[in-house]
Amino acid sequence: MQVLKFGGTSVATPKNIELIRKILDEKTANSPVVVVVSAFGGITTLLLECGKQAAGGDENYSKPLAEITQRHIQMVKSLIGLKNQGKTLSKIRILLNELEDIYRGIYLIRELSPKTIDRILSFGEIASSTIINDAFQDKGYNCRLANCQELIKTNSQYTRAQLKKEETYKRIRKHFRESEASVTFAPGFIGSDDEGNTTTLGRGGSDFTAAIFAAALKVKQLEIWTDVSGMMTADPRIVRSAYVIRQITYEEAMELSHFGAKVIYPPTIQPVMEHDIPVLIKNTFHKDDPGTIITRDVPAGEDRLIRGLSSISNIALLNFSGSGMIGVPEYSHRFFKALSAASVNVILITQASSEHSICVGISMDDAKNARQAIESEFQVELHASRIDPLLIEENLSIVALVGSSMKEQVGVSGKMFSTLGQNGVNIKAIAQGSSEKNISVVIESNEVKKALNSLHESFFLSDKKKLNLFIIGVGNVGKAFLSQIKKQRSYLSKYHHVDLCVAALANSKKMYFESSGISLSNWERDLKEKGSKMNLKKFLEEMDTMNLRNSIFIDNTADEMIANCYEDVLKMSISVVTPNKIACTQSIEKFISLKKTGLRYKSKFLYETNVGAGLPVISTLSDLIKSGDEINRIEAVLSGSLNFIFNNYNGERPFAEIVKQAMSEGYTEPDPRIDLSGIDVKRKILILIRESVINMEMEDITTIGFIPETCMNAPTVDAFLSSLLDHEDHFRALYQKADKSGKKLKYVASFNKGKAETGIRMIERGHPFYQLEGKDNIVTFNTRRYPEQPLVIKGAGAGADVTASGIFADIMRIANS
Ligand SMILES: NC(=O)C1=CN([C@@H]2O[C@H](COP(=O)(O)OP(=O)(O)OC[C@H]3O[C@@H](n4cnc5c(N)ncnc54)[C@H](O)[C@@H]3O)[C@@H](O)[C@H]2O)C=CC1
Ligand SMILES: N[C@@H](CC=O)C(=O)O
Repeated sequence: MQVLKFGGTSVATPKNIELIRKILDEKTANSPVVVVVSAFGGITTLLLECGKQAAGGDENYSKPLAEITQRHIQMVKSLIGLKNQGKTLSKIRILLNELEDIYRGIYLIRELSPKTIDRILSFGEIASSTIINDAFQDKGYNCRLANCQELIKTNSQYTRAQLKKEETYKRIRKHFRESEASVTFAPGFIGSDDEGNTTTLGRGGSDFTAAIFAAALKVKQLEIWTDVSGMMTADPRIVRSAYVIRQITYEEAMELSHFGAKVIYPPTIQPVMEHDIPVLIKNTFHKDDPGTIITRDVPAGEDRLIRGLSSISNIALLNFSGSGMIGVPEYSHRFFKALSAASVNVILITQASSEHSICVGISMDDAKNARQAIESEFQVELHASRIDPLLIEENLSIVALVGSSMKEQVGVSGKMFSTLGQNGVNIKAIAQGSSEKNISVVIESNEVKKALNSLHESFFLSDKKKLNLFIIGVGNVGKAFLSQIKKQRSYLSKYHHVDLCVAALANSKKMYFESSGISLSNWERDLKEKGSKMNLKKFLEEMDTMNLRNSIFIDNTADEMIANCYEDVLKMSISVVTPNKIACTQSIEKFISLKKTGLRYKSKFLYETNVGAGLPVISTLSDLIKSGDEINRIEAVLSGSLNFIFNNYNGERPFAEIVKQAMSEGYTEPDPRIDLSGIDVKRKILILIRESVINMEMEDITTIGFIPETCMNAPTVDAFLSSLLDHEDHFRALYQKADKSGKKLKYVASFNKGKAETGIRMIERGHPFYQLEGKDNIVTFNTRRYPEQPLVIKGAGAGADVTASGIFADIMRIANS
C-alpha cells in the first residue's frame, strides 16, 4: 500500500489532474494507492469568504458561491466524458444545494459558528475527491472514494479537531482489508465526531489526513506532492541561490516549517514520526525531481552543519526591564502568565544573565494586547518605578539557522554574527535553545533579504562570494572597468569563486538599477533607454533600499558632490572604491572620519588608484607603515599626463596639441587644468603623506607652477587650450632651456623632513627620473628600512585600462577580505 497526498495547486485544473494521472500510472503498477486530495486550489478561501459575508449580512455572498459552483461544474465537464457526466453533476449539485442552504441559514441568523465553518469547508475536499474519483472511474481505473467522515474520528473541537487515533486507525485498517480498489481517493482535512458532525483537522489538515492513513496502514513512505521540488535551504523568492535539501530530519523539517517554509505543516507529520515512516516531498509539476526526504536521522555523508535558513516577519519585540526584577522569580512568572491570559503567543524569549530584562518576540498583531496585559499586571510596580515602561519595537523579523548537526559545533553562531555584522545587519535579540538545533536572531524587517542572502552565501555557498557593484561614472575609466568585468567575470567565478554583479550604473545624466545584475553586453543602451534621471540622493536611497549583501559603491567620477557622500555610504555598511582623489584630499578631519566610519561600520574605503593609477603605490606604502616602517623621504613623478606631455614636446608641435593628445588618450583628468596646474600632483603627494600617518593639508604643500596665469584664468577648457596656444613661446623657451643644458623637464613631487613640494624641475642625465618614458610614474620611498637605496615603484601612471585594473584590484581585496 502507498499513500500520496496532492495539495490544492496540484488539483487546481484539469491539466494538473492529468499530471496526477501520469504519476498514479507509475505508482499503481507496484501496489494499491491511497490518494488524499485537498480542495481545488483557492476553493477553501472562497468557502470561508462566502460564509463571512453571509454572516455579516452581505447579500453579495452569492458571488463567491456562484464562483464555487461554476468552478466545480466546469471541472466535472472538463474531466468526465459526456456519458458519465450526469451522475457526477447530480452528486455535485446535491452538495451545492446543501451548501447554498447552509449559507442562507448563516445569512438569516447572522452567525458563523466553528461547527458551521467545518461543515461548509468540508465541501471543498468532498467535492474535489468525488469529482476526481469519478473522473478516474470514467477513464477505466479501478478506484473508489473513501468516506473520511466515517474513517477519521475526532472529538468535537470544531475547526481544529483532535484525532481519536486508535478508533481511526482501526476503521482505516478494516476499510482497506475489505477494499479491492487499486486507487482509493480520500478527501483530506475532514473527519467527524461521535455525533456524526463534520469536523476539520485544522491548518495543514490534508497533510495530516495523509499521515494518518500512512501510519494506520504502516506504509513504507508517505509522499506529499506539492508545487515545489522539496524543502529548500531558504525561501527561493528571497534567496535566488537557494536549493532543494535532499534529506532532512523530522525535527529540522519542523523547525524550518515553523519558521516559514510552508511545504508541510509540522504537527501533521506526528503520526508518521511515531512510526518512523519517511516523508517524501515531491513536485507534481516536475515529477522526476528527486524532492526532499524527511527521516528521523540523516545518514553520515548527507550531513551539513546547517540544513536551512528561515524567517518570520511581522514580529514585535517586547522589552520588559527594571532594576526591581533582579533575583525575583515572581516577575517572569507573572509576565508570561499575563501574556498567556491575553492569548499572546510568545515566539522567542531571551533574558540576559543580569536578570534585569526579559525580551520576547511576538506577532505584531498581538502587540497591543500584550501591552495592555503587561501594563495592567504590573500597574503597581510601574507606578513605583520598580520596572521600566514596557518598550515595544515593531517591524522586526526573526531569521533562524536550522540544523541538528550544529549541536556542540564550535563557531556556528560566531560565523552567523560575523556574516551579519560584516553586512551591517544589526542584531536586536538572539535566542538559541539548548537543543542547539536553531539559532535565531531578531533584526529589522528591511534587512531580512540581505541577512538571508549573506547567511546563505556563507553557510551554503561558502565557495562563492557575490559582490554587488553600484557604479557611478562610466566615462573613460568606468567604461574600461566595465569591459574588464565582462571579460574576467567567468574566470573569477571559476577560479576565484567571486561573482561580480553590476547592480547599478550611473553617469551625470541617467541612473539604472537591476538587482539581479545589469547585462554588460547592452549596458550603454539600457542606461540610456531604461535609466531614470540621475539624482544622487535617489541613487543612494535606492542602493540603501535594495540592501544587497557585499555591496560596493564605485565612484569613477571626479565629482566633489559624489565624494562628499562616501561617509553616508560607509554608514550603510557599503564599501567604497574610488579613483576620485577629492575625498582623500579634503581636510584631514574629514579624511580621518571616513577611515573611522569604515572601521566602525565594517565597510572598506579603498582608493589605490588615487596615486599611480594601477601601480601598487598606496598598498605598498600602507604595508610598510603597518609593519612599523617610517617614511623619511618621498621623491616622485606622479603625473602621467605631464610626463607624457614633457616626453612628447620638443618645440615642433605646439604644446597645446600635445595636451590635447594626452586628453584624448585618457591620461588627463576630466578637466586637464587640474593636471596642468599641478593640483593633481599636489593631491597625490598629500595622499602619500597622509598614508604615512603624517597630518598635512593641501595648503601646506608648496608648488612651483609653469603655466602662465592668464592660461589658468581661462574660463573653460577650450579657452584654456587656445590660451596655451597663445603662449607657445613660453613653453618652447622652457623646453629649450632644459634641452640646451642636456636636461629633461619633469614635474616632481617630494616630501622631506616634514616639508612637501611640487613643481617643474630640470632633471639631469643619470637621475632615475631622466629616463622615465611615456606616461610613466615613478615613486621612491626612503624609509627607516630603506635608508640608502629607496624602494622604487615605476610604471604606467595614467590611462583608462591601468586605472580600471587598479579599481579591480581593490574590488578583489574586498572579495578576499
Ligand atoms: N584617467 C586616468 O588615467 C586616471 C583617472 N583617475 C580618476 O578617475 C576618475 C574618472 O576619470 P575619467 O574616467 O577619465 O573621467 P570621465 O570624464 O571620462 O568620466 C567621468 C564619468 O563620471 C560621470 N559623472 C561626472 N559627474 C557625475 C555626477 N555628478 N553624477 C553622476 N555621474 C557623473 C560622467 O558622466 C562620466 O560618466 C577621475 O576622478 C580621475 O581622477 C584616477 C587615476 C587615473
Ligand atoms: N590625470 C592623472 C591620472 C590620474 O590620476 C595623471 O595625469 O597622472
